[in-house]
Amino acid sequence: MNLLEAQHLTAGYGQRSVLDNMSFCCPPTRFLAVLGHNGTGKSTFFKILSQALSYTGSLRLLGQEIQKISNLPQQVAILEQKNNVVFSVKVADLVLAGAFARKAFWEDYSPTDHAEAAQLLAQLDISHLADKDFTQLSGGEQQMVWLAQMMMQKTPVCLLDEPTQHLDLHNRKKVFELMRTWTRHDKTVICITHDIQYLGMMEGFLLNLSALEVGIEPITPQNIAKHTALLEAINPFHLTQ
Ligand SMILES: Nc1ncnc2c1ncn2[C@@H]1O[C@H](COP(=O)(O)OP(=O)(O)OP(=O)(O)O)[C@@H](O)[C@H]1O
Repeated sequence: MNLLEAQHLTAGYGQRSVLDNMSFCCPPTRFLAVLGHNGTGKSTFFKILSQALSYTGSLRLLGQEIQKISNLPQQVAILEQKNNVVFSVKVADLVLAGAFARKAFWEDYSPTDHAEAAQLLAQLDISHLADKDFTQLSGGEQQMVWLAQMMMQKTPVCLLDEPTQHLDLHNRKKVFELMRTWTRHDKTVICITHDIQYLGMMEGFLLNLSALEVGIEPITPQNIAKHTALLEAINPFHLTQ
């Protein structure tokens, strides 16, 4: 089944259309990278995919019209660009909370859930943070905790908005390795990223919202080079506005 199909997709804020009459089709794949200059509408696109922003036209995810999906939290996990926690919370508890969406409302976290959360912290090399107050971690440490929470959700689809922000080079590479592992275990990943240099590790497709002819292209060395050049140049929409 096609991963995404957009037809005349239009959305924005008030009178302003940020995404304007976009049509494209992403064939069956486990990975799609969403690229584009700052302000081209990548996060806006994710707001649509996460039902946080209404749209006109059509956007289908794995055959389902986004506005009509009734159980989105069970199907799609979302790592947003700006995640804030304003209260003290233990890292292990925040990761455990990832299991919330797949529990009945009366169900408590089981010993298995606790063991899984601990295992995920270990997998991400952040077990030493388990008992720490999340609000006192560095930006990069917090980002790794959000990734562990996302894994805890166990949804078939993951949306990640710049998951490598704040991360050092070691963890950047690790996040791409992690996403590659997920895709090989049947998860579908749609990822906004400025780290185009890591896409060579991935099999899938890319969508560059800065390209004047927006379309889906396979991730190949040639396309990575082409889109790196496009993204290193000035945003073409600035020249037409
Ligand atoms: N809540 C909002 N209200 C009004 N305008 C907004 C809102 N959120 C975003 N915008 C505008 O929409 C445009 C696209 O923003 P968006 O956050 O989708 O860009 P982006 O491609 O994700 O950028 P970046 O790479 O900087 O994260 C920007 O011009 C932004 O100012």
